[in-house]
Amino acid sequence: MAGPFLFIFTGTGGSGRKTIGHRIGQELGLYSIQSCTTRPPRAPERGTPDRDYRFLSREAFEAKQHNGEFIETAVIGHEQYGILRNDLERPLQEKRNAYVIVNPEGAEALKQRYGNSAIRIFIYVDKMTVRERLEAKGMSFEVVDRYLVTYSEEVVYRKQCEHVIENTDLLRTLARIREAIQSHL
Ligand SMILES: Nc1nc2c(ncn2[C@@H]2O[C@H](COP(=O)(O)OP(=O)(O)O)[C@@H](O)[C@H]2O)c(=O)[nH]1
Ligand SMILES: Nc1ncnc2c1ncn2[C@@H]1O[C@H](COP(=O)(O)OP(=O)(O)O)[C@@H](O)[C@H]1O
Repeated sequence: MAGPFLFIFTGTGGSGRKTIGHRIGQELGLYSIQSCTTRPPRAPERGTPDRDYRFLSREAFEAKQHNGEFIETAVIGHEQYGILRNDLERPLQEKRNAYVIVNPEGAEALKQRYGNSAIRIFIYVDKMTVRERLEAKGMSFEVVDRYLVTYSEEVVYRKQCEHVIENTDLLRTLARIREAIQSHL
C-alpha cells in the first residue's frame, strides 16, 4: 500500500457521484473535501447546506481566487466552483485518504497535479436515466436540460479514468466501487 490517495468521483452530471461518493467515503473513512461554489443552494440542499458544497458569495469567492487560494476552479453556467488548496492538502499531509466530487475538467486538473496518488472513478448512466432521476428529485426542466447539454462532452473522459462504472443498480454499483477503492488500499 502506498498513499495517501485522493479518490476523485467524476463522471456525467446527475449520474450519482454525490450519492455514491459520500456513502462510500463515509463507509471507508475517507476524508471529505468540499468544493466551494457561488451558486445558491437548491431547495433540497437548504436543510443541509454544508454537505456537498461550501456556498460562498461571489465577492468571497473572488477574494479567495485573487489570493491564489484555489487549487482548481471551473465556471459552469454563470457560477464558479473551486477547491481550496488548504482543504485538499491538509488531509494528504496528515496521510489520510480523501475524496472529492468534481466534473471531468476538475478531475483532469487534479490528476495532472497529483499523478499516481489521484484515482479517478468515472460514474455514468444513460441520458434518459439522468433525466428520469433528476426530474424525480424535483429538479426543474431547465436545470435538467443543462446537465444533459454537457453529457456528450463529459462522457468521453471515461476512457482516461482508472475505474469506469455504470450506476444502474445502486447496491451493485456501491459494491463495485468499494472493491475498486479497496484494491488501492
Ligand atoms: N471543476 C470543478 N467542478 C466542480 C467543482 N465542484 C463541483 N463541480 C462540478 O460542477 C458541476 C456543478 O453542477 P451543479 O448542478 O451546480 O451541482 P451538482 O448538484 O453537484 O451537480 C457538477 O458536475 C459538479 O461535480 C469544483 O470545485 N471544480
Ligand atoms: N443507482 C441509482 N438508482 C436510482 N437513483 C439513483 C441511483 N444513484 C443515484 N440516484 C439518484 O439520482 C439523482 C442524482 O444523483 P446525484 O448523486 O445527485 O448525482 P451527481 O452528483 O452525479 O450529479 C439523485 O436523486 C439520486 O438519489
